[in-house]
Amino acid sequence: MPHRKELKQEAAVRAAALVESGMRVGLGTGSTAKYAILELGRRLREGELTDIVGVPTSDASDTLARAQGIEIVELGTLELDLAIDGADEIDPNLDLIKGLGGALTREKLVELRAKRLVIIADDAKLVTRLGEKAALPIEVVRFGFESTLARLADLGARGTLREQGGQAYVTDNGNYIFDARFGDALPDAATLAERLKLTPGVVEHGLFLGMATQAFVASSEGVREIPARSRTS
Ligand SMILES: O=C(CO)[C@H](O)[C@H](O)COP(=O)(O)O
Repeated sequence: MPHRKELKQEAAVRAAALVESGMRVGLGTGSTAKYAILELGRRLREGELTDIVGVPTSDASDTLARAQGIEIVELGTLELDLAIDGADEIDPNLDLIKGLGGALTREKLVELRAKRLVIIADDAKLVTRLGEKAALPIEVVRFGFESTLARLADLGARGTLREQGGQAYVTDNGNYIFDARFGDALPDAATLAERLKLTPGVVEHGLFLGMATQAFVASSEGVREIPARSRTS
């Protein structure tokens, strides 16, 4: 039976095969997206691809992509042909929870500018309802974060401020992340997403609704393509 690492790699290679010469590509973050960046590097080195530019969604992906010889440009107002990224949960509509890797804000900014958002994952990420397994990451500004967390508690969020090495985890944007649970699953993801956007102190949340256009999900039976559907945001 293939190891989870190999499954991630298989899904990533399928997504990277969609990239054509001259494309502008959003580069995701995390252990699965890493394989897509490595595969793009391989394709460039072996002459299968030329003239692509990448917009990374984190400092880590920026560093990795540059090391792979991918030309990096700033997002600005660019329209991207394609973005490839992992996810923490994928529901049957291809709605997602993202942000366990801490890059949710830049991921959303980059991926909203992409004509196609291709999600790559192993089958452990599939859920019936969002919030079944993963906490919902919510990026909050550091200033007065205790008050922001109190507002989130009023919305029904229970959870923890993310830590790393005994310290509060700080995102590439200099903010904190609150990993929130709302009972056994999210009651109504669309309404929750709106409420979170209206909460002072919240920078961004990890609900990516109506954004993914396609997913490659790897399991021991191979890679399943969940077909493209029109995006709503
Ligand atoms: O949203 C993300 C980072 O902010 C990642 O895409 C998500 O956490 C999945 O990561 P991995 O591929 O390592 O499981």
